[in-house]
Parts: sequence; C-alpha cells; structure tokens
Amino acid sequence: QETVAIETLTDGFHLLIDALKLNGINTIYNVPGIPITDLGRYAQGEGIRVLSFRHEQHAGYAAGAAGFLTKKPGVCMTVSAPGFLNGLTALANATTNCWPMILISGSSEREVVDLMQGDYEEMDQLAIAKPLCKAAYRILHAEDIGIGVARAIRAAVTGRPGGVYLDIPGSLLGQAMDAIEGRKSLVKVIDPAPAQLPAPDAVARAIDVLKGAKKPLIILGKGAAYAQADDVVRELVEKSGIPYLPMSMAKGLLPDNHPQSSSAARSLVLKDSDVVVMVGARLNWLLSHGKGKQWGEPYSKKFVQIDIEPKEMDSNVEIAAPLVGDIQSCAQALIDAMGPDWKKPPTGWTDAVRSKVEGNIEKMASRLQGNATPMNYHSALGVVKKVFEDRPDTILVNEGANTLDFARSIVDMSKPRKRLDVGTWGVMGIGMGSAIAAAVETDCPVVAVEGDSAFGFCGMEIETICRYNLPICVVIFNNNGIYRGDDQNRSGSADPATTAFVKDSRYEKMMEAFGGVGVYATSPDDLKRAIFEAIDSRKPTLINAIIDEAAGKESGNIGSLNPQSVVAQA
Ligand SMILES: Cc1ncc(Cn2c(C)c(CCOP(=O)(O)OP(=O)(O)O)sc2=O)c(N)n1
Ligand SMILES: Nc1ncnc2c1ncn2[C@@H]1O[C@H](COP(=O)(O)OP(=O)(O)O)[C@@H](O)[C@H]1O
Ligand SMILES: [Mg+2]
Repeated sequence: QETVAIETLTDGFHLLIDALKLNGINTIYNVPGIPITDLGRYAQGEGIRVLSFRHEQHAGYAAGAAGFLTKKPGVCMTVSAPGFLNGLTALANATTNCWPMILISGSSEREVVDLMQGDYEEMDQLAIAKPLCKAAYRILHAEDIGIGVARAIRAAVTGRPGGVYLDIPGSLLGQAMDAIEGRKSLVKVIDPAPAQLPAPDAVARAIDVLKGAKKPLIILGKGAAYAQADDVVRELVEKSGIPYLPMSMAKGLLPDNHPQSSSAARSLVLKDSDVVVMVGARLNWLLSHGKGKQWGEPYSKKFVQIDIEPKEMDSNVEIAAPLVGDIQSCAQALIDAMGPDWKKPPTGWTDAVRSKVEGNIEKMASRLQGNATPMNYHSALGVVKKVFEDRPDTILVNEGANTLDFARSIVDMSKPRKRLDVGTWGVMGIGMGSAIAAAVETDCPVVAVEGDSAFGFCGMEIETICRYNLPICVVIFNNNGIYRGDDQNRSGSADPATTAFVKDSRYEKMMEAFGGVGVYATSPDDLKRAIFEAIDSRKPTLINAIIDEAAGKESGNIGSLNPQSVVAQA
C-alpha cells in the first residue's frame, strides 16, 4: 500500500473553495455549524470574505441582495435541515425577485436519508428545495464539485436570474483526491448570462405599436435595475420622450426628479395611458395585474413588454408586442429602430402628466415640513428625503407597511440600485440582511428605514452589524405597533392583529448593548442630526424615531387585499 504524500492531495473542502474562487465568488454569508464550520474557516483562509450571521434567513436575504447588486450569485451557506430550512425562505424570495443566489447547505448521507434512519439533522433537502427555487443540484463525488458549482452559477444568472440550491452531503467535504486531477476537474463558467437579442420582427412590431400611441407610458421594473443597462435605459426614455414610472427598486435609474418621471402622477398615467412599455417589470399584484379600474375604463390598453423570460408574456393580460431578450439588447434595438426622427408623444399628454406631477409634489411638500413632536410619517420622511438629496451615494433599505408605502413615494433616489426593499413578495424582515450585503458589496453607507414590527423580524442582526463594524444606520419608525399602535380590536380585547408593542420601547439601547451608537429621536431636527452623524461617522447606529401611533393605517396601502368576513360584519 504505497503512502501518498499529503501535498499531492486535495479534498472536497478545498475543491469547493477553489471552484467558487475560480468563478469570482469572493463572499459567503453563513451561519456556521456541522458539517460546514471548517468550510467557512478554510474559505476565509483562502481569501473569501465569510460573514457569520445570527440566523440563516438573514444570511440568505444578504445573499439575495448581493445577487441583485452585483449580478453574481450571492452565496448563503448553512448547516443541514433547520439551517437549510431557515435559508430556504430567502432562496425562494430571491427566486421570486429574479435575483441570482446560491444556497449551499450541508446535508446527511444519502444512504441514511433514503432509509430515513434518523441522522443528525436528517432531511431530504434536495427534494424539498426543488419546487421553491430555479434549480437544485446535489454533489456526491469530489471530482464532480467543479461541474456542480459551474452548473449552480450558470443556473443562477442565465436567462431570468433566480435562486439555486446546492446540496453538499457532509462526507463529500472530507473526500480526498489527487490534487492535479482535482485542479483539472474545476470548471470556469464561460459567458453564463449571454446577451439575448430580440427578433427583428418583434422589434418592428413594438415600434409599430409605439407609433400608434397618443399617451404612451414606460414602466421600469427591478429587472431593469438589475440588468445594469443604465445608459441605454436612460437613452430609451429620453429619446422616446415618453413619461416613465419606476417601480420601487427601479427608482434612481433616472433621477426621481427627472422631467419625464411620472411617479407623482401614478394614478393618472396608469388610467389614461394607451400604450404601456414594460421594461423588466411584471404585471403582477403590484400593478393590479394590468387590469381593473386602476387601468382606466373602458379598458383599451396595449402592452409592449421587454423581458428575458418568454413565459412572462401574456401572464396577466395580452401583450401586443412581446420583446423577448435582455434589457440592454432590447432597449438598444428599440433605440436603433426609432431612428433619428422619432416623434415624441403629443404635448397634450406629456404636459398633462407634468402638471399633475408638479401639482402633487407641491401638495406633498407642505406635509413634509414641520418640527412638531411626536413626528408623523411625513415629517420624519421629509428628513430622510433631505438626507438622500445631500448624500446620493447612500443606500436606502426600507420595509414596513406605512413606513414602506410612504417612504417609497416620498424619498427620491437619484442613482440606480440605491434602494433595496421588500420586493415582489412584500417580505418583512429583509432589512438587516439587505443592509449588511449593501454595505459589504458596495462599501457605501446604508440607512435602513424600518417599521418597528419589520425590525422585529431581523433585529438580532444588529450584533452582526456591530461585530463587522459596518456603516449601517438603522432608523426605526417607532409607532408602537404593526401598522398602527392604537388600533382597537373589534371584539374589544387586546388586538392580536395590530398588537401595540411595549409602549415607548427603547430599541436604541439594543444597539448600545453591542457597542453601537443608540439615539432616541423625538423631533425631525434630532432625526436629521443623528442620521447625518451616522453616515459621516460610518459607525453602526440605531435611531429610535418616535412616530405618532395614530399616524398610520392598517396594512398601509394594501389593506384592500384583506379578505372580509360577512359574518363578523353582521
Ligand atoms: C414575513 C412576513 N410576515 C408578516 C407580514 C405581514 N406584514 C406585517 C407583519 C407588517 C408590519 C407592519 O408594521 P411596521 O411596524 O413594520 O410598519 P408600520 O407600523 O409603519 O406600518 S407589513 C406586512 O405585510 C409580511 N409581509 N411578511
Ligand atoms: N437582464 C434582464 N433583461 C430582461 N429582463 C430581465 C432581466 N433581468 C430580470 N428580468 C426580468 O425583469 C422582471 C422583473 O420584474 P419584477 O420583479 O416584477 O419587477 P418590479 O417588481 O420592479 O415590477 C422579471 O420578469 C425578469 O424576468
Ligand atoms: Mg409600526
């Protein structure tokens, strides 16, 4: 039995790390534990940035946000079963948002799982993950690690991006093999997200539909932000002269104060437009599925839709001009086809939109002033609005109900990919993970404007923020409750739905407990001073902003989605 010199060997641990590094993955968001603890240590030793969280769900939200910001798959690593399940919510959320993310979870050996023999944290994770993500793979042999990682990376970013599950049975990591053979087994992924050009006849059809428009509208979605095709998107909007409406995470693709922005006239443009160009945006619940009174009656909309996913077309309403391809290629093709003499929309339309925008901005402006205490959503967000005007490189993370709805329309963004929020699902709890990823991936200061209930889903990660000394300022809009803090239950007892939280909770002391800066802010002036100080000092900060508990409304702007009981009303 010849003895093989150890230096001529590699193993699963190191092949996995080498495969990730070979493909430019330089960060892992994880919670350590059996069987991946040493994997994290070795990865860090090989120069990968490994951040350890307090709960896998937030490591996963960080990985998803990293995917959105970088166009590379964000990697979340967890232990088996419960750790995997905690990460799965974030994987499903990334898939729903069309963001590239890979969840790597340790797992039990197949022979034990398949016989259900009761292993430590035993679960058939691959089977459970499959329906909830874009693709799922398991690797059993060290020599397959190279191809397995390559498949996961390509699946995450190609076409419509999404979440991929990679199942790593514990024994794989310890498998040794010849180092030279191991190196040869690694795969560098070539052109994982190739340009997908639209068909010339599809472009011609889209131009035809656009030429017939009297009141056109462009809707920019987070797919347009993700695509990082900023120049061509801007050129398409400005060359066409068409008013545009950015969805929340597309804000900043063009500055929100752009003369063609119709955000402040959303109801008018959805109702009165006749041709609508969807650019990396879906006609899902966020846009009332493209039908109903919000879209004007009698209904006569014509849609042009740019999307990399062919099956998205006709998802909710007929698409008159489907343009299947990536945003860069489709927008460029439209610009080329528009030619040098493109006729801008009738001024009757663009002037009507513009004056509605200016009127609504005027009306809102007065509500954003004032130094009264307690603050309300408008006076507090008037401060946040000013901060982002002065610090355009700062990234805004935002979640809550009223805290989200009001901030989305009040806080203008002037640069792309500077706003991270609850996404397509409307998930509470994305705040801290998103803030950590934003700070780690961009090194920009981050301000996370959180409802107090939303913060409750992820608050323990402020210790993670302090441990890595990240430039994150958490602003909690403390209105003492979910939606509102003074709602009464119709049955008279304590309201389980909008339970008022402990009155005057001193959240800022949590941050002080971990060495961060805690601020108790009761006035807009307090709030402004504290946010600027946090951004400029780059110190982990939590500002407990006291908001009038009567200021909000249940479910923010989407209360109408609640089912109504006919019995209870009787
Ligand atoms: C994971 C999860 N759980 C529950 C909800 C339901 N929900 C919940 C619980 C919200 C909290 C709103 O309270 P808040 O304090 O964060 O914000 P405001 O008080 O400013 O409205 S908003 C909302 O849609 C959700 N969207 N996501
Ligand atoms: N590079 C890209 N090119 C074209 N479409 C893309 C690209 N990346 C993502 N998409 C598409 O963008 C859409 C994003 O829609 P959605 O998440 O609903 O945005 P929003 O919520 O902002 O309206 C998805 O249908 C997705 O397929
Ligand atoms: Mg609240």
